[in-house]
Amino acid sequence: MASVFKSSAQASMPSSTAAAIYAFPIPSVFTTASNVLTWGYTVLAIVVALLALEQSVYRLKKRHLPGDAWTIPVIGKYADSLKPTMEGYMKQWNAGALSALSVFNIFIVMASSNEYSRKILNSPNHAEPCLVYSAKQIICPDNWVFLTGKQHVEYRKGLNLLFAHKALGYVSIMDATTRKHYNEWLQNGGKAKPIMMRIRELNMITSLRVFCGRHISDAAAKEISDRYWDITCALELVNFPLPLPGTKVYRAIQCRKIALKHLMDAAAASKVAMANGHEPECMLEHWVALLNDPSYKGRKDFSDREMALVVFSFLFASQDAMSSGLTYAFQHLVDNPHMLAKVREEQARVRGADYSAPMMLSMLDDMPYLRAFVKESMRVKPPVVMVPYKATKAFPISEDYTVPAGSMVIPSFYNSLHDPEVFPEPEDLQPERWMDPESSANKNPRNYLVFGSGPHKCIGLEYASMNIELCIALAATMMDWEHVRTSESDRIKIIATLFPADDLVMRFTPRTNA
Ligand code: HEM
Repeated sequence: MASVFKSSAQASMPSSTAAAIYAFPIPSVFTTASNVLTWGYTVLAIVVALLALEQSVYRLKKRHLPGDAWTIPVIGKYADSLKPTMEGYMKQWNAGALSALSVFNIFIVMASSNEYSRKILNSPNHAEPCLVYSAKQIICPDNWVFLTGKQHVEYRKGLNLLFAHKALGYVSIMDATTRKHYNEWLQNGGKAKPIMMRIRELNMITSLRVFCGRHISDAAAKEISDRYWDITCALELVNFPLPLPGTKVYRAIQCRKIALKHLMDAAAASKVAMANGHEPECMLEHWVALLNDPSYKGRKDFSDREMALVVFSFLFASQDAMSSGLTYAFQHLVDNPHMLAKVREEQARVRGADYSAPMMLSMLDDMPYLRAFVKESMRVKPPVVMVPYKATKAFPISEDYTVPAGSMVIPSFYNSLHDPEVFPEPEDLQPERWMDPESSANKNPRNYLVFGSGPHKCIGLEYASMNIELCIALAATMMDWEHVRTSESDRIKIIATLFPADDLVMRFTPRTNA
């Protein structure tokens, strides 16, 4: 080591200085020690300067915004982001309508008011969505969800048609899949079980059947469903940068490869089925039929892979959020028996005595109480509490603050959805607030940010709401419910979206609707 220091110091010195030093017979041990000291001081000075610079840059960007006066060197609030809690989030949201923090030197502006959150979502010239770093590795960089600006608007126009209300004729597929699952749930002899993972499986299989219909086998659907948890677990803010075997991102990529293979096969089979004159049933078939329609003016050349990537983006965007929405819908309803009774009354009115008859879209359209309940349940516990965006240029978000270019800027939805001016007694579940057209909730639709706002607003919101409603309607009529409350029932855990910390322990028994 010493010789390395010595020779490098000599090599870098002008020859005249080196000659002067060699004029003094300094013992080599002193030369080495002083060189080490010099290097040590130099390194220390650089580190101190960098840390001071880090703090200055943070304070310069933060200006007067609320938030820690100093950032923790290098990691910032990384520890908080590893194990996020609602309490931690609330503290940040309640610090101010705009507040600042830093994670690994990424400067972040958090918006918590309705005005600023909506401004971010509706300013495509200044900010665009920026998913966590691992998302690109998992859902492939060429996935349409990474398009921005005009390209995004154009691409999305074609996909919107797949979710138009009248196009959502998939209710019979959803009905059959959900009944099959509930019958399996009822096979366990009335034992109480945590249902969060069961709900995840139900959602995944339903979505795969809606998207791919008969073109995906039971075994393939089960394989995707079983492995999908690996993707959810890889959605942390910061992951190990290389997707090496054993890392979360590696496992997530393996799951995506399997899913993409099955989805490409389904896309190819849908094209064949449509070419053979079959009536379209699932979303992929409807899409192919649309592309084949001579009156369709949009782009038509979608490869199997591109279609598979689009379907995968729907799974990716829906699985966690829809599972959270449905889990809390169960919890809210079982904890409010008078609401469950109203849901059942409405089912009896709309479906008559025959609960074995498949649900139809027209029936779902005639269930205002259920619709209001599901909407209110997601207001009280929004599945997605915030979406990360990135300022693509300096973004003058308020009169006295401009978000620096390159910063992350995060619209959060919770405060908007719990604004007491718009939602009196905001923590209370009150489905009725959505049933009165004159209520402040209905008069302020801009506050309902559960599905976002602006050009990236959730494309699947109708489908998601409808599916949760259908699952609740069938569960209310097929089963009697009991909530086995635990000390963790009311605590929220955050795994990409919100869930009850005990995974919601429930007991279901067959219901006789005599
Ligand atoms: C309860 C369930 C759901 C919730 C709470 C939810 C919420 C959201 C939110 C907050 C966004 C971001 C909006 C923005 O940036 O303004 C989003 C985007 C998106 N969602 Fe959903 N979502 C749900 C279900 C679904 C479903 C079922 C699908 C598809 C079948 C879906 C597909 C998408 C896609 C593709 C985007 C990105 C849209 C774009 O960038 O243009 N979501 N969702």
